[in-house]
Amino acid sequence: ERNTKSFNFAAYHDLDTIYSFMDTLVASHSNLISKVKIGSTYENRPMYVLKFSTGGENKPAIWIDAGIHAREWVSHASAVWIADRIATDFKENRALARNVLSKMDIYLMIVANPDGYVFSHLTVRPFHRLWRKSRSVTSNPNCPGVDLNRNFDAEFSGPGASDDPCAEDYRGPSAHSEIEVTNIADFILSHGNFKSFMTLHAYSQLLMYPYGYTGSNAPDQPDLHDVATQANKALNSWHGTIYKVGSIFHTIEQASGASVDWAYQHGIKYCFAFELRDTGEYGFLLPADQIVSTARETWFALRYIMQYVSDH
Ligand SMILES: O=C(CO)C[C@@H](Cc1ccccc1)C(=O)O
Ligand SMILES: [Zn+2]
Repeated sequence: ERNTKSFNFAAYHDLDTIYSFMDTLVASHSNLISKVKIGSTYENRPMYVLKFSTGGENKPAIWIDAGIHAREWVSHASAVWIADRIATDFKENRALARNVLSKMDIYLMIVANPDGYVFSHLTVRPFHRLWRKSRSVTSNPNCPGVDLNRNFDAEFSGPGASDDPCAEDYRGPSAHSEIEVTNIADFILSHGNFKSFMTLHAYSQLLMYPYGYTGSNAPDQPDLHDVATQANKALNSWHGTIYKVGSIFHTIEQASGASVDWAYQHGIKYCFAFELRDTGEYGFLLPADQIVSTARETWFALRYIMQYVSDH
């Protein structure tokens, strides 16, 4: 279709449908959006980032990814809605366009773990709607897959990850052993001008910042806490959804090898991780009729953070 007006944002879609949505969005906003292939997955699927740019060379940039964990479907669905919202706000010359996009580029990765996402959509045996990890072969033939959010070179193999391939938080044999992780890390390092790194997960309703690997405060903890608190106010103002704010370690759990800690340790100050709806009533199986309201409230938190980053 010519544009995304007929796209059903209030439904979960498979990988092919998300990828064709991306192409439609790029085609109908070619002055702003381009699709960048940053590499391929273990099973040789392309990994795409949507680049939102008003031009210029290597402008300071903001990274947002979703779906590093396959089963967290509301994160991919929210990223789809957010991609369309950025395009619409720009087209209608709203604040975001004039402020953020005049000074910065936005890179949005809707599906950070394509192989896992496809596997979680299988409707025949061995269907695995609750699959979390990648789909790479491990040392245990019965237990494929690495937790990509434990494979980054940030206190890799420290407490908060497992060396058991059958564990949900299996970190992999070595830091950046997973091609999906090297694709993301290499892209960010070669770009070299990211000011913010944000990652969408589900569920628990949390807005978090580094560190995950330790309970010690990050050097920028006061700033990060303030920004997260204000962003949370923006989020809450739409549908009254209550999030908790804090460091990953103190809010959800100790986690080593996480993307957010890696980005922060590589000089990106404004690093945040979102745990979207809900708090356990439906969990990973959040009904599709909550996608749009989840995406909208998340958008207002992200927009606040992007505005803040572009002003500081
Ligand atoms: O997937 C999770 C369920 O969404 C929780 C996340 C919590 C987390 C998020 C960001 C960085 C480190 C840990 C995880 O274990 O990686
Ligand atoms: Zn997750």
